[in-house]
Amino acid sequence: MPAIEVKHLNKTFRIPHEKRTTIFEALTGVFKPPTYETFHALKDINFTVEDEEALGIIGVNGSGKSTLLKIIANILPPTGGNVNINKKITPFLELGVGFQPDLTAAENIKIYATIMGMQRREINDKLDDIIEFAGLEKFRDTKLKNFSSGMQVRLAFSTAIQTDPEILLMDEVLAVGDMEFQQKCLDTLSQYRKEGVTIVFVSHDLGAVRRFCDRTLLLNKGEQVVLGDTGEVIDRYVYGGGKEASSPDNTVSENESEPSEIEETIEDKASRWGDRIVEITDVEFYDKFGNRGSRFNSLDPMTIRIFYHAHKKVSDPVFGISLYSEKRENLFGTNTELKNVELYTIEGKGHVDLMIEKIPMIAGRFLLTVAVHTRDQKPYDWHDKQYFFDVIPTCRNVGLFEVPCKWKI
Ligand SMILES: Nc1ncnc2c1ncn2[C@@H]1O[C@H](COP(=O)(O)OP(=O)(O)OP(=O)(O)O)[C@@H](O)[C@H]1O
Repeated sequence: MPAIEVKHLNKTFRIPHEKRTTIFEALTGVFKPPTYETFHALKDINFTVEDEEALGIIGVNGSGKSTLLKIIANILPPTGGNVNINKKITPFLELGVGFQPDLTAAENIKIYATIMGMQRREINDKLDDIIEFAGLEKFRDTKLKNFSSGMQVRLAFSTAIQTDPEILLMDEVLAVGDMEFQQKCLDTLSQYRKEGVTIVFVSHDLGAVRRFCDRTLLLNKGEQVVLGDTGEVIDRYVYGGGKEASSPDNTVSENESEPSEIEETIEDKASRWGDRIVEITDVEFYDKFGNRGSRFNSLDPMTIRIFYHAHKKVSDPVFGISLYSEKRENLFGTNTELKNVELYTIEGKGHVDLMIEKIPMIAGRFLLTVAVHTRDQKPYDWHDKQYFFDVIPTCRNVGLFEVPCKWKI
């Protein structure tokens, strides 16, 4: 039996149309019934989470992730459809709700742990561990009103993890705290995974989603875009394009000019998707002197130039790349939207450059996916791992990447 079943889930919010801000408006409007607008936050969402599975939920701001998690946690009622939960659920949502500002950290932990279902003795035994995990030893007897919001969430998270969850719902907790605390949260998540806890994990941190989640659900404007293998969803739908990618074809467009030497030699002519309203016509690599090539020194600058042809006026296109090792492990991905670069409107032929300040890879062959898509992740043109370049070592370190570091003795 799956741990969670979500069937035909819908959620609408009623948003009041007019706001009476003056006394006159309030008096004259008193007999007018208020009008509402209906906002569809979730539209026909269907999925199951299997026992011991970790499911990621991703999507841009406002796509409905938190609303979905709150309905699963029974904090919000659905407007339509239903959710079946077949195990004990522990939501790490709205962490710290119920904290009392005039009580100390230790006192708040006791109350909060009681709300989370822990026994008094268990709480007393674990109190020191909770405070230590939160890194708040010095603030044990400080009143909560003197805590920053980050400190409060750390305290709530540290308390909440002491419970014994079977299903864990986590909403963006990793955005809280410093690097060290985030690492502790990730370690806790790994531990839960090992113990077979079923996890639903909402995050903007795609690296963490990739590490922890077997499958991932992508939402957009309240709709379920795709649910599938995490790597596939992130590579193909976030960096690469979308599902309405039409039928995949393995051909290279007819009007594409002579294939570059890089394309020519690549053995695996991988997939290409998209309606090609904006077409990627070529990809070229340049070294620090502006020479085109396919072999680069490690730690040198490099530019990836993507040539396109927009067959009509297109607003807000997003260009993206994904880098892979020769073994096809995804190493890095980015796009113009993630880097807050607006292209506004494009038409006709042009190019965009991705400038790499220092190639961090030490040595080897690297594959590249290049894509152009809409902000809604519908692909115009997606070239999956169709390009490659080689990196030549310039240092004596070993491994895949140069990590900036120093020895101190
Ligand atoms: N109580 C509410 N009343 C009206 N609209 C709401 C309410 N809660 C959420 N919404 C709207 O529903 C949409 C989805 O919100 P939600 O918080 O679920 O998105 P999200 O994907 O979690 O976003 P983010 O990544 O920014 O947290 C948003 O447009 C939001 O404004």
